[in-house]
Order: sequence, then structure tokens, then C-alpha cells
Amino acid sequence: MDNFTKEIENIKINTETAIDQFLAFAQKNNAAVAIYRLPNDSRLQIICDLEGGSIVEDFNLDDLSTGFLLHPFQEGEKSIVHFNAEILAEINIQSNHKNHSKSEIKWNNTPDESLVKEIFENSEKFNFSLLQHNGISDSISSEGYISMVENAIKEIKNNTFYKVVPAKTKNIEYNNSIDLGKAFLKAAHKYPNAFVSLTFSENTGLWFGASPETLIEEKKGDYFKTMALAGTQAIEDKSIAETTWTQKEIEEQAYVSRYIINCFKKIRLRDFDELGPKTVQAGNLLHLKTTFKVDTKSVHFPELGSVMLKLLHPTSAVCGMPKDTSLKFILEKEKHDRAYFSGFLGPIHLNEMSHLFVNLRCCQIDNEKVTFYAGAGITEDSKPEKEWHETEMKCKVLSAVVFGK
Ligand SMILES: C=C(O[C@H]1C=CC=C(C(=O)O)[C@@H]1O)C(=O)O
Repeated sequence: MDNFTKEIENIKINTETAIDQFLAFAQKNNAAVAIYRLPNDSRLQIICDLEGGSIVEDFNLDDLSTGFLLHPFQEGEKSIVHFNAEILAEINIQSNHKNHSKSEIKWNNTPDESLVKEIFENSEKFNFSLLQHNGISDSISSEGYISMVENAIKEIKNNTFYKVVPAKTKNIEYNNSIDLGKAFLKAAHKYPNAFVSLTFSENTGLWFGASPETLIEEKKGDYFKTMALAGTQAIEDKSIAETTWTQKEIEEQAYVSRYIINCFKKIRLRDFDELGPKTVQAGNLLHLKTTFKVDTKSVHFPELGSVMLKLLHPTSAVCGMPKDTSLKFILEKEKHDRAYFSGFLGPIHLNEMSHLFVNLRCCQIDNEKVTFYAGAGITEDSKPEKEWHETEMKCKVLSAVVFGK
């Protein structure tokens, strides 16, 4: 090991400061950065692409190199973007939440000396005023959302679709800057089983999220996993085992499971394990979850992840059932572009593993405000006011860590 390698192996940093420094570095150098913590993991991981990320035209998971993927709900205003892992680093954040002690940074590939200096010796802050305006000037009012839900129920009664997931946006303005390092660690601590991520590139903008939903998890040549997550209620005093669900929520989640099974059927895959539905906690909310797992070795289907990804997105947890008619409703009725909300994101081909999550409980930060996004699954038995309230609770998951409200 040369002196420089030894030296950077021993760099000790304050995690909050390191998050800010990586963001400032990316902004100054037109690089792209993804900072994330996998569910129930003790490591904060950093992937940095010095070229600023590249747009993916013909999307095929298996053709992409080790890195981080950001896929919008629909290609259009926003593109599919891949961050190539030129810098790969991690920091143990297990005991890091409140104390300001320093942790070691572990480099999973060794960057050059000048780069390391540039990241950690730069005193310039991330400049929020340089972020582009996201074009969403108004939050959706409760009346606007409720009338969209009433419309959706009408379409369900007319048999246009069985389920649809209309979404809203909620803007909160901020003064000058947000302490993203602090917000990230707070989210990581508060939501241990979420995928907490902060991504930035000139092209994609600045996004922060704490997703409870895996779209695909795969270990090449070993296994493939996905999940059906739906149905929402606020956590109350009773234990998870005592939680009860209404017919509406059971049906809403069953549509998502059925959708996944239909995807397996399309490729004639019968050999999968199904576990659930079980009640799971996501922050202050509870959901119903069914997990599907396939042993890709025994079914001789190494490319299953790549194939299923194309079939699954957008699932009926974020779009509806059937997909085509519910998607048409969403594209016609929602006043905003969903951008990366309800798309998917995550690290790919890292140590043979890919983890892609549905981009939920997320927000985009532009030059003056934070835009939170949330949707709710509507079925025939939905109560419009209750669905509005549910989207408010979903926005709070992140606004609580960004603004404390
Ligand atoms: C669309 C969202 O959540 C989905 C995932 C879990 C529960 C959901 C629900 O109960 O409506 C949604 O399908 C969101 O958080 O914006």
C-alpha cells in the first residue's frame, strides 16, 4: 500500500460534513452523486460519476455498468440517467446520528489524490440558488385532489379501471439553504427499513427520499425479489400484530400482488415463493406487504431481473390496474409532471447485487422550495377526504426530517 492509499484509508470525517462536501464537489465539477443507505444497513454509501451521469436510451439493466440508476415515472421531461461508479466510498453511520464524532471513510476504489483533496479541502458550500426551478409553482389544493379522486371513483364505477393512484405535489419554501447532511442522517435514523437517498446531478436535479418499497432486488445467478406494497394507515398505539385492515385496503394491496403474478405469468414463470400479506411499518405509517422471491439458479433464468423490471414498472402500487387505462387517467388528470417520483432508483451491479426502489416518500429541492410528492391508491370504496389525508401523511415522512413539520 503506498503512502497516499494509507493516508486516505485513514481519513476521518464528520458524516454530515462529508455529505455536504460531496454535494458541493459534484455541483462545482459538473459531476453526479448518489448518497444512500440501504434498508437495515449501517453504511452510508456514495457513488460519484465525474462526467455528470449519462442518459440511457435503450434501457436494459444487464447492459449497464456498476453505478446508480434513476428512472422517471414516464420518459419525457426527465430521462433515464445512469451514474457510473467512478468514486465508490462508504461510511459507517451506525452510531452517528446525534454525536458529532468522526468516522472513517472506506474507499471501494481508490480515487486520485487531487480528487480527494478537492472533495475534502474545499470550503465552498453547495449553492442552492444555482438549482433549476422545477416548474411546479403551486401545491395541489385539497379541493383539487379530492375532485380528482371523485373523478377516479366515477371511472372505476364505469369499469374504466379497478384501481388508480393519483398523486399530488406540495411545495414548502425555504430560506437560502437546507442542512442536507443533517436531514439525511435524521431520515436514516428515523426510518431504519427505508431506502434513504440523496441524488444530485445538473441533469436530474436534487432529490431526497426514504422509500419503503423495493421494485427489484437481485443477486446475479442467485435470487430475484420483488414486493407488493399497498394499503396505508397511521401507526397507533396497538402492536403490529393487532392491526386490522378494511376490505378496501386488502383489495387495494391484492391488486398489486395480482399484477406481479400476472407479470410472472407473461414469462411463464411458475416457481416463486410468496410471503404475506403482512403488516409492515414505514415511518409513522403501516402498509400491507407481500414478498415474492425466485431462485434464479434453479429456474435457469439469470436475466430475470432485467426482464421483470421492464414488465413491472409502473406497478399498480403507483399507477393502477389495468395499467394502460389507469396510466391514461393519471397523464390526463394530474397537473404536474411526476418526474422521478414513482419512478425507480438505486445502486446496480454492486458486488453482484442490484437494489432498485420505487421512488416514494420523496421530494425535489429547487432554487426556492421543496416539492413533496405523494399518491394514494383509489378503489371503488375509497373516501376522497380520507385519501387526501393519506397523501398529507405521506408528505410528512420527509417534511418532518427536512423542516421538522
Ligand atoms: C403512492 C404511494 O404509496 C404507494 C405505496 C404504498 C401504499 C400506497 C397506498 O396505500 O396508496 C401506495 O400504493 C406514495 O407514497 O406516494
